[in-house]
Amino acid sequence: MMAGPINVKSEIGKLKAVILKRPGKEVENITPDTMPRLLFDDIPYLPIAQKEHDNFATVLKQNGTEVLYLDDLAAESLNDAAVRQEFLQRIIAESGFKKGKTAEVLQNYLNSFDSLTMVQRIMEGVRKEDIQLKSIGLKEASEDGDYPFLMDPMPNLYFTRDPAAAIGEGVSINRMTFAARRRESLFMEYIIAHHERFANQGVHVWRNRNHDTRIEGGDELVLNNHVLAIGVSQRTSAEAIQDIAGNLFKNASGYDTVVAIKIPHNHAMMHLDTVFTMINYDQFTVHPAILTKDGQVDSWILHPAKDGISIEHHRDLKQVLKTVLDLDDLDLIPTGNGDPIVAPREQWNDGSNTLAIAPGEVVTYNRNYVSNEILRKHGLKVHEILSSELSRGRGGPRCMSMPIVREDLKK
Ligand SMILES: NC(=O)NCCC[C@H](N)C(=O)O
Repeated sequence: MMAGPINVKSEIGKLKAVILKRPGKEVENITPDTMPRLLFDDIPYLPIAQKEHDNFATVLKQNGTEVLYLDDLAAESLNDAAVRQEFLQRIIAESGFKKGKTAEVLQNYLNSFDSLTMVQRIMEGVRKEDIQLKSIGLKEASEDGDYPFLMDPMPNLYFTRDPAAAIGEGVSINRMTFAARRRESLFMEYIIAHHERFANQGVHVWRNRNHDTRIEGGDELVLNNHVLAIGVSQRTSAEAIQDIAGNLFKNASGYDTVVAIKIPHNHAMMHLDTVFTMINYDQFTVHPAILTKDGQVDSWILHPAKDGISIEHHRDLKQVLKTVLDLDDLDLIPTGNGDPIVAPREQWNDGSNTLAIAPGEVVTYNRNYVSNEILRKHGLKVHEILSSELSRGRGGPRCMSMPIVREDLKK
């Protein structure tokens, strides 16, 4: 059977198609004042960040992956004039201008561009000086007069993993935690609904973005064709996990098991995939700081039950994974070889955030040389990519990619 436009039934099946976003001007629209709010720890040097990102895309292409870009897909979703206007209205409203003169002027300004330029202008941010606004409303006048942006830049877009996640033959389109990233998932909503590659092709939306409870793709790990792991984290709430589990269980998704894993709520470990990834049938990276000395972490296994969902509490991560994946043994590979200095240093620059492109074959940042060495010692094939500037946004190869097609695993 031909795979549909979305087919992700594992974390490790050969990666056939992926959505990336090349960092653009939005990254240069970060300032020291806005850095914390925009979820950056420093300002990347854009030309180098772009070179590094192009190196990432080249490695994927050389290994047989089709690379699609978010801005191209978003622009191609807006061919219909009515859809384009509706999208513009919604993104402007979500940027704080539901109606009124400013909303109108922004709409006219953005409408003056072709769709790709328009999408890129939205992503980069729109400054007050960009538009001809003769009189401003009380809202804008009473807010910070010195703040240059009407529509904020979206510098986190190059982490395409988070606003949406492919699960089986469908997607979750995510309600993001922080305002800095909340608009990002609107692009994916339009791509899935209106791009010819996805629209009317039977792509399920397991959960849409119209929720108060929060979930982000960095927490959503597809362990196989019926088991997911989802982080209970700074970015993903327990309520959202229970909600998406319920939808998957009742909608013939193929998924009957969700393992919710509780991780610390902090900036270095904001998603499960910053501390734990699956890289082979029986191999995982894990940052030692999420486990007690004897390998314990709070986790819950959710299954469909007659009266809804059954929830079992467990503590032993290795045992939980062996049970749900039906394995006799598995290899948990510690970030930075578990060294008390190297592990947190390399995790900070995404040493645990490994992207599998085939079983036992991964893409990692070159700066995490201790973690890379230990992966090789454990038999993994490691493709290193350049990482000086990309890593300043606190995300690695898994965060920077949204797989949409992986080959199904044979076993
Ligand atoms: N999956 C991931 O862990 N993505 C990294 C996101 C980094 C971004 N600066 C954020 O804080 O959301």
